[in-house]
Parts: sequence; C-alpha cells; structure tokens
Amino acid sequence: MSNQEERPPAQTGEVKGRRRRPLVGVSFKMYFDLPRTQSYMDQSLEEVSNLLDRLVDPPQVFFVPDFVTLSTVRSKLDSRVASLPGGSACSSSSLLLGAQDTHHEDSGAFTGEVSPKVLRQVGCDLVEIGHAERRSMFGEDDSKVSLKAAAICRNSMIPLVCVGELTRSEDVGRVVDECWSQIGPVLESIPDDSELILAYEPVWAIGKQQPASPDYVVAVTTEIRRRCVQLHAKPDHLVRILYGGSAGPGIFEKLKQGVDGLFLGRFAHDPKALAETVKEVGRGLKPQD
Ligand SMILES: O=C[C@H](O)COP(=O)(O)O
Repeated sequence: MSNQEERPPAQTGEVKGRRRRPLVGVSFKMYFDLPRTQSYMDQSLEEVSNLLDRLVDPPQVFFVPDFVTLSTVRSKLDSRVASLPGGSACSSSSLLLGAQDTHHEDSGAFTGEVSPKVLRQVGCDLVEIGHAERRSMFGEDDSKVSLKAAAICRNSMIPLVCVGELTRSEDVGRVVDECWSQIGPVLESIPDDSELILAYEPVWAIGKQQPASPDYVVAVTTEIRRRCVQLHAKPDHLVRILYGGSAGPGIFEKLKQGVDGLFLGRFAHDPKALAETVKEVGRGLKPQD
C-alpha cells in the first residue's frame, strides 16, 4: 500500500470491542542516522514478530522515526507483515507507524513543514504532538497542539499527545491540573468518537536514569483517566494512556493499574530491550511457551 486512498482509517485500538488494547511505542527522536534506523528496524521486527504470537495479550507496537525515514520504515513494516502467515498476531494492525510532528493545515505556503495529509499518504497511523522537547525548544503550545490534534483526526490518524508537569510535586491534584490544561483543549478540538492516545511524560523524568515512581504515575494517570471519562464524557475505550520518561524493561508491571502501555526512548535503543518490554506489556508468554 502506498497512498491514502488504499489505506483504511487508522484504528489502533479495538474500538468495536470497547477494549483498550495494550500498546508499546518507541520514538527515535533525532538519535538515529539512516543506517541505524534501517538496522534497528530489521532487528526489532525480527525480535517482535517472533514474539507477538507467543504472548498472552499481544500489544500493538509503534515506531516513530524522523520524517525522512518514514517511508523506509513503512516499507519494512509492510514487508514483515507480508512475510508472515495469515492469522499471525503480528499483522498490519499490530505494527504501527507514527510521525514526530505535523503541521495543522493540509497544504499551503508553510516552508519546511510537513502536511498531515502527506503523513497519512505515506502510511502513518498516528502522529506524536506536544512532546516536552517540542514545547520547550520549538514553541509548541497548547493551542497549536489542539489544532494539530484536529488535523490528525481529520486525516484519519490517531493523535498521540504528550503531556506532563514541569516539576515533581507531592500534590497529585496540582500535577493533574497542569496536565489537564494540556489535555482539555485537545479533547475539545477532536471529534467525540475519535481515538486518543495520551503519553503521560513528566518533564522532570525525561532523559534520566530512572522513571518516575510507580505510585506517582498510577495516581496521576488514574486521575487523568477519571477526568477524561467523567468530566469530559470521553468514552473510556477511546483513550489509551501510556507512560514515558526513562521507561524501559521492568517497569510495566508496577504501572499497569494506571496505564495501557509504555512510550519508550533511549531504553529501547537495544531491540532486545524493546522486545522485553513488549513481552511485559503483553502479559508474558502463554503457558505452553
Ligand atoms: O519520547 C519519549 C520520551 O521522551 C522518553 O524518552 P527517554 O525514555 O529517553 O527519557
């Protein structure tokens, strides 16, 4: 598949079954050059495609490379799926492609920007917006994030919206208020029946050696979910919440009461670490394995 007309709208969760499917993703940020992206994808797909069929609850796995390598990664995802037998848990709905940003208009005089329409045409399923690095270094504010979220939905993709507080606080209500100031405008800007993925990434926990503590993450994400469903009346099955911020193997078990999966950075640069995390989010190997 190579163009928008041939691709059905991205539907990353199991919306019809009203079940929130577990989800694991990795952003390459600007860490990888072209050969590294290619070798990382080859190794990761080898690891992950051998694993998904053996898991109790196979998660969806998404990759977020830079703009230039989106088509390369798309081709690798498609080739891997095509090489597997029908009925494999490793299918086109379980290996997803994301972009790291988008413009909010589909076309126009916006030199250097990338259109959400083109992102869909090259085969993106989701688009990351509002990452802390883009908020702090590139002026991405809540109003731009909302416009981008609407554009992503309009182009049949899923917004992956990064939110998080700048500094750690013992006051969960204060932390969630700060996150809610980022989430509320997004919920207002997208259709009620659109899927949304929230990546809760406390800014103070990004790029560190350790993630935020499990109790902290579960308290914040539980309250974020409550507000989405009760304050905004967003259907529960349409919002998945991931944790990101120095996440890696060994933490999902402690966070699973609050999150549907993880959004990884550096600690997925080793494809085996990505596979280990996929295994944990997928509730481990089936008994016969
Ligand atoms: O997009 C990913 C997050 O910012 C986490 O990155 P990190 O795990 O390298 O801190």
